[in-house]
Amino acid sequence: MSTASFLLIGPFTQVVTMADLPLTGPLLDEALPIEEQAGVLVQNGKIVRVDAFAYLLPEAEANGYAIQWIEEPMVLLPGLIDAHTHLCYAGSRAKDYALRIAGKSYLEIARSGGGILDTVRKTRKASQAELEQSLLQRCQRHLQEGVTTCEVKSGYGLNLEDELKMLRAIQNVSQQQPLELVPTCLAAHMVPPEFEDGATYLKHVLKVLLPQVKAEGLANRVDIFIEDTAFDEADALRYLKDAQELGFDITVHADQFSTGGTEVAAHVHAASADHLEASGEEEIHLMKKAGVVATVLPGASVGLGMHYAPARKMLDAGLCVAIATDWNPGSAPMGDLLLQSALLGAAQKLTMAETWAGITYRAAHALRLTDRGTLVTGQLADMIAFNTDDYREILYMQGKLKPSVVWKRGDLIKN
Ligand SMILES: N=CN[C@@H](CCC(=O)O)C(=O)O
Repeated sequence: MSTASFLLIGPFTQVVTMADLPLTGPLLDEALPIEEQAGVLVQNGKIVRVDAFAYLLPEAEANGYAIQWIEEPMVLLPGLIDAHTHLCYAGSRAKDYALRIAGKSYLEIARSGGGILDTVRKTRKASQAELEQSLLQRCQRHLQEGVTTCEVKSGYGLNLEDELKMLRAIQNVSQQQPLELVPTCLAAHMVPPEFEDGATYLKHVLKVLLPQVKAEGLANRVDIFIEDTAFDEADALRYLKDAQELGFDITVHADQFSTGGTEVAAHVHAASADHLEASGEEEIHLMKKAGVVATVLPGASVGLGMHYAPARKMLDAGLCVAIATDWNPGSAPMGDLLLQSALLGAAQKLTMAETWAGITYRAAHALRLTDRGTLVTGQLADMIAFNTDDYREILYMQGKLKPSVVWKRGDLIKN
């Protein structure tokens, strides 16, 4: 093995490794594992060791390892993981936003043929190349803001051709640039205008689209929006069980405006139930019993001017809580994970440790990824460094302090 491929990065004032913390329940800031004046030894995109820089340096010098010197006070954390987005879309819904702040609700706009179906019309018209171009730009922004892994859903095609176009665009963009995209098939976002009822459309998706998605290796995850304006619980349950039979992991848009979705998610032991603004004690209990990750989406609450999901209660009840942007053109166009997490933390009284867990290793768990989210031996060297000497400054600045250095699999992406 060539020693030349070893890279020592440091010294960092603090390395917040997120090592050995529990997957579920409350976390105190005192529990955060922080290495001071530390360095990170990297090889082949993975972390070999995190240790005192003073110990690592002589080894690096003796063996001729490359050294990336960090000249200023910096705090290092795992790269952020955004576990729920609709980043692939065409067009804007600024018009919906204007209607909403003038008093119309999200569901009223959806019922009158706007909302998601408006983006469906625009996305169907866009070519795959156009979708790739706008997705690429959003990926670049996410990377600059410290997101190194990002889930992306289809769901604005709602037919074979356009759902495949979206998923192929997501796959291509994932291969073209450093931000790793985790694709999810959300053909069950709405009933498309060509179909009269949800059940018939879902049967069609199961028969025609999902086998093709599997055959092309375009996604391993299936999602469904359970809500009055989308799909009901009974149809969703049948669909998700059949999708599981086809080998897909499951995630669910649940309890955004009304309850019912978490019951379905618990029934199929979904990897995660996402949104959860309407969830109460019963729903929290169901998720806990079934081991479903609760992914909360503060960006949708901000975008729609509504209350946050009860993240504090969820943590106190022993859930694994992940936090994601929901970046989409309708309910959550902002897409700033750090800012939104800081706002959620302030409103829901989350400790800084709970917020960081929700956008690092607990978000990885929501996506069933085991190779990222902490800075420990063997994990991907996905890392972000902030120009400060105290990790608490970052959430305190509520999103205004962005990472100044970003590494993806050990490669320097932003400096
Ligand atoms: N609620 C359903 N889906 C998206 C919104 C998509 C849209 O409005 O375009 C969400 O997660 O918030």
